[in-house]
Amino acid sequence: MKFIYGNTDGIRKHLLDKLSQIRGYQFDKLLPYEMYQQLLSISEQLNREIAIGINKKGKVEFISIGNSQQVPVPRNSYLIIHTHPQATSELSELDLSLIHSGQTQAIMAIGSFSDTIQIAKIDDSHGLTVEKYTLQDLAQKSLDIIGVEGSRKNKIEDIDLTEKALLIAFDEEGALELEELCKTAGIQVLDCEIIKLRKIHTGLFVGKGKIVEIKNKSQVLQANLLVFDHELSPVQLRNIEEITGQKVVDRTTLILDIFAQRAQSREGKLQVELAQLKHLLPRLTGQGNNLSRLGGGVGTRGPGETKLEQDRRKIKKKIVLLTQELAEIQKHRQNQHKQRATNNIPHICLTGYTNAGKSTLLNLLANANVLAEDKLFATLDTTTRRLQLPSGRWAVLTDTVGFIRNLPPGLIAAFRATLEEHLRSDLILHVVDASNPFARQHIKVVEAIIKDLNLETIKQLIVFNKIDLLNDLDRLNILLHDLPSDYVCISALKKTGIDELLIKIDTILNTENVYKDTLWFFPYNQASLISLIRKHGHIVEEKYTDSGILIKGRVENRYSAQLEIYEK
Ligand SMILES: Nc1nc2c(ncn2[C@@H]2O[C@H](COP(=O)(O)OP(=O)(O)OP(=O)(O)O)[C@@H](O)[C@H]2O)c(=O)[nH]1
Ligand SMILES: [Mg+2]
Repeated sequence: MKFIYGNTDGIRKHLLDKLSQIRGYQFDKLLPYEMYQQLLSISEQLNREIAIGINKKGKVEFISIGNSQQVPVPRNSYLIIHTHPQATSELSELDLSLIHSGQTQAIMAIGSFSDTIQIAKIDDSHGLTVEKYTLQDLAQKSLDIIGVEGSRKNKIEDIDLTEKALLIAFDEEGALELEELCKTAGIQVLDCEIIKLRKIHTGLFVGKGKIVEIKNKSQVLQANLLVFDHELSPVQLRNIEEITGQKVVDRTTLILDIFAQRAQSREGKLQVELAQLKHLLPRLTGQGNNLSRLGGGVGTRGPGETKLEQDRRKIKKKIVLLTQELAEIQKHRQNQHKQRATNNIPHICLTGYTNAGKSTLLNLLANANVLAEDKLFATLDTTTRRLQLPSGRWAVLTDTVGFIRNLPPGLIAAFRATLEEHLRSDLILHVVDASNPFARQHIKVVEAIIKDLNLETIKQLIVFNKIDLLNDLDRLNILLHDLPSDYVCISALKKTGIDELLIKIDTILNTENVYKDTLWFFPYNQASLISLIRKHGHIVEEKYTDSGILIKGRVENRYSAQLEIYEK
């Protein structure tokens, strides 16, 4: 029988090794301190929940890896210990439902934010009791306190863990995109219902009648999950779950989960964690146990009302810490960036909608080895490579995270600094999947984000990719109609149009970055401008006169206008 369950995609080998080591662990006490530390540390590094199942003799029977909000439980156990990264140890209704359904005799949650731990277990009269222990108690008490095995009502072996979803979208484009997102998140899509929204219902998002239809349809399909292609308020989410009896996930949570699973670098992980905490914070307000969910698997955490204020303070504190740590990393990167600027190597940035083919193009142009796959958000971390242009000149090429319409605002905010810094380059290569029926809308989404970052003045080249898939030239003509910037058509997969692309890049960079030999005269009160020339060009001669400084040198074209009035 399998030992590690759940999605192990993207988990680094050393963490997987650590998880495998837990297999041989013998629990002589309820929760030895080293095990507490080990589980919480792995879970926090992954930003995903982890559950382990233990038998009466203290042997670990399975490990299961979930996402940031829940973890599936594959088979029944004597004791389930699971983590709540970035949350408290409070057990949710859903956690307790595992005891009611007989999947475990006892359950315990280890959260990042609490010092006491709750254990729920079946008591002598087959009712349920919840006890609180300190870590010290748990490290000393024996497993026997859980009671005799077998008081479980029924046994369920190997439960089906697949999430089978009915999708609810509001237009054709959203439906296709949501399906792709689900595929990326490992959710099986049973069907998609497209609802024409006339007005938003405050309590249910769509009208009551529609929710009942959705409930019936999901029962017929035997779905265990409803995915909405829109952000839902905490109240809407709860109401829909109550009426349908199904677990509900909204678009924002889905995207945040994919990001949490895919982030690899320290910076990427911190950014996602920050976005998740910011998303969670308003959802804690007055929610109490209602945050917990119905359905299978160990569920979302439900911080109790009394601890709410404390949790909120802890989360806020963590947000401040994460923001500081990110600022440090970004400062370090900016220094590298500056160094590059002084080396006069032009910087090109690949951007575009997710799945457009950016990583495939980077791999082709710069012989890199970046993961390119037919999934959304394959790339979350930026990769930079050197590239030689046909003129012999070197440039630096950076791959970045792809965009999608209605990206959760928290995520844009979290990635803003990184994006802005990378996109503030000498040339933006905007890669578009020309074969996608919604390519024009995709271009608009990306342009809106570039504008939002105040970067629209940077030179852009639109790269229509995947033209190998396009046999209808009329479609291409529609795409090319009234384009705001220059373009090329390529196929990164079939390697066509690449020479033309490189020549275009070379031409744009050469006209953009030409250095102009100039003679300036700066009065002493403007002497600080000389440092600009030093930074973005170089000084050949410097002469101090009675009334000012005479400088002979060259500066990048983009700064020459600013210095024009001092030209001689
Ligand atoms: N047919 C065809 N497929 C391509 C082409 N370029 C890329 N692909 C495929 O498109 C899929 C997505 O490619 P990626 O390079 O991962 O796309 P990306 O823009 O980096 O995506 P994100 O990292 O998610 O933003 C992969 O399955 C590629 O093999 C092309 O020119 N033609
Ligand atoms: Mg990519």
